[in-house]
Amino acid sequence: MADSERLVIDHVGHHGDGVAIAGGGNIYVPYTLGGETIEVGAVPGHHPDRRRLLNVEAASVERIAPFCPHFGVCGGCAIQHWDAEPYRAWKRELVVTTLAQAGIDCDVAPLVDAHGAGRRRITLHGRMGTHDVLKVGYAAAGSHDIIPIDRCPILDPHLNGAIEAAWAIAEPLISMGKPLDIQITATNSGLDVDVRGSGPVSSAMIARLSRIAEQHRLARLTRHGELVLMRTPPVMSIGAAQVALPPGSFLQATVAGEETLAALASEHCKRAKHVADLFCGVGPFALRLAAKSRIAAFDSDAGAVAALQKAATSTSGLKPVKAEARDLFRRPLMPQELRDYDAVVFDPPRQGAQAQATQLAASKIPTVVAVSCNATTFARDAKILIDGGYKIDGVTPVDQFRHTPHVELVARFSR
Ligand SMILES: C[S@@+](CC[C@H](N)C(=O)[O-])C[C@H]1O[C@@H](n2cnc3c(N)ncnc32)[C@H](O)[C@@H]1O
Repeated sequence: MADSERLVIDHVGHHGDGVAIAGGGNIYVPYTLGGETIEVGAVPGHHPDRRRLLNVEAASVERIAPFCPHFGVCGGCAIQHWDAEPYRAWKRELVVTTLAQAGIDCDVAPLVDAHGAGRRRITLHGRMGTHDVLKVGYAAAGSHDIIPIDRCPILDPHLNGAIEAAWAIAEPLISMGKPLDIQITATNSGLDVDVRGSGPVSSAMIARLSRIAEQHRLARLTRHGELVLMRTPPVMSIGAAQVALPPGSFLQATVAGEETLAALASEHCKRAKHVADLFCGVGPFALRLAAKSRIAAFDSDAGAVAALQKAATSTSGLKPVKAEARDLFRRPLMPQELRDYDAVVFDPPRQGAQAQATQLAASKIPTVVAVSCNATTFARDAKILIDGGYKIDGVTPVDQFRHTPHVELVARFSR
């Protein structure tokens, strides 16, 4: 290939890259838009179908200026250069085309924006760079390099101080020679930080980390879930309940995302007296649904299940909630167990819930609500339910990961 070449972008693909059709195949170019004429260069390494943008020669009318100084190098945001309306239409279309490809014909509602105040949780990576210079930031686009970050404009203001705290924590720990992953969550009580990596540490290091936690006024600092320092227990409000957050447990990326998904699940289950919440996490659906319905909640994360049970038990005015630790990949709820419920909500991780969907398909539950963060595995599981006799009533796409190709969705099935 010459040093540079000219391409015309046809459309934006499923991963947010512009797609040019050239030489009988697709060429993917990040940060470009349909209709644009661009100059591109080769991507280092063996990437015959990828190019790097050198220059936009004829820009789309939909192109806008990105707002983050790290955009284009940081791998966090794929799309900040596209006007809101075409971006939103594209994101909804991601769901429409994935369902169509799986042979599922159903209503897809307009995309619900759920960015709200921004992301309430981040994972920053700490690495020793060349010349022993510490880098704390996000992975670069398309590589494992770390782009050092001093600010990130898509964060919830409750994460203020998080990036500075991550740098301070990485500073002493990086000398142990291991890569670090620093997960920081904004809670009602302040920042909750869990550090992974580094290996065993001395008591002098623990004392140093404790001082850093004090200086940065962290609510809690843990290493691999083990307590380093707790200044105040990290608590999240969920509906009427207060949940004491276990270190590292799953949380939806934005407050607005959690509220939107939970509101859709509640609406779909509003007539149900007894609901099973599968893959319940710390209970963002269960604790809200329990305002009206009895709940049985299941998740493999024993810490999350215990936190949910404790929160439910200490909140007045809720219907009974029974939370249980259970691996639903290996031991899905079987049709005879499912007879107890008149609605099921299931919200699996990205790989979906094939084994559980198969058992749901063999059950007689009148209402099944699927919440998903992966349209492809959702479509596979939805097909299992439809082949088992369920009708899909509709799908609502939800955008809590604005500026990325990730989209959540909520679907209702009935029989
Ligand atoms: C997408 S999260 C949803 C959690 C919760 N519904 C929420 O909105 O916060 C997926 C959940 O599945 C749980 N999980 C992952 N693998 C599992 C398994 N094999 N069996 C049961 N739960 C599992 C995780 O612990 C996590 O809480």
